[in-house]
Amino acid sequence: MAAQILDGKKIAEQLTEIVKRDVAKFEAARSIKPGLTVIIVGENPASKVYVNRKHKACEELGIASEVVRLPETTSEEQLLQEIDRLNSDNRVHGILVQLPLPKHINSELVLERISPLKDVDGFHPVNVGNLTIGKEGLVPCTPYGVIKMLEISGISVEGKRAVVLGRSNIVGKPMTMLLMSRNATVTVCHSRTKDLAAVCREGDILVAAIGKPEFVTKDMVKPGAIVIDVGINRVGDKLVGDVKFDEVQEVAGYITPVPGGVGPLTIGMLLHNTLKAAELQLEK
Ligand SMILES: Nc1nc(=O)c2c([nH]1)NC[C@@H]1CN(c3ccc(C(=O)N[C@@H](CCC(=O)O)C(=O)O)cc3)C=[N+]21
Repeated sequence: MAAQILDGKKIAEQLTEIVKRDVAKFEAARSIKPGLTVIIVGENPASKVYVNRKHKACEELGIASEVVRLPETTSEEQLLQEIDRLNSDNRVHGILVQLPLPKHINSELVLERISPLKDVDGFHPVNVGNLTIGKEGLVPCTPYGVIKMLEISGISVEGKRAVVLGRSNIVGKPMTMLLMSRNATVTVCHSRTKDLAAVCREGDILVAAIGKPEFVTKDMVKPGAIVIDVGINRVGDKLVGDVKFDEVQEVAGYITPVPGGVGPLTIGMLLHNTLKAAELQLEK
């Protein structure tokens, strides 16, 4: 039996409808339009495509969107000044600095400069802490998108054994927190895990976020498991995930494709976070 495919594009459309309605409600009640500013430094072609996609999604939802394009040669100090300016601009509710940044800029310093209330990526240590202790805050878009995808598809994680493959700050760690808070039993494994295949095979849910093209093979998947592929790897001119889709879909119960899986949900959650940020700022 082949796996059921979780269609990220379709599910993202449902999410977009929900966020669109929430934005309209907010605007009617507050007479304020939520605003997102994306800063992009340099000329990474993949980043440009992604930033344009976000911009379009904002326009569709009634979110004011601005893109600040800075040259590759921008100094760290100039970038920090730009963030300070946006932090104190009350029309800007969300700030996102597109990663990766040029090598001469310290990303950690930059991400920590963004006001935690405007940090729509959820990367600021204050938001990381809030997620860890279960306090309301801004949650990283990609793992949050995975949770929304499961929710909208009617798949419960409660009581299930979830295996997160990868321990990054952007996906693996926040994914672990989100699954744990929803009562899954979570195992985190990574490149140094012994008997990695056996550990992965324990997962009723397997989230692949290791950043290695087609790393997860069918022997690593429990029959009937829910396989979520967070990987976005460019191989030649093709986009492939962290899962060897063709063979894993033979054993999985559900599987997300790449492209058309988790990616579209990530953008949906960014828009949700922009609205959430606007709400948080009005509370203060
Ligand atoms: N500060 C920051 N925040 C980010 O969230 C961030 C970032 N920097 N830098 C780059 C990565 C990458 N990322 C993607 C999100 C959605 C898709 C997406 O929508 N993918 C579609 C289309 C892919 C395609 O065709 O190119 C899909 O998977 O179907 C891709 C990539 C967010 N990132």
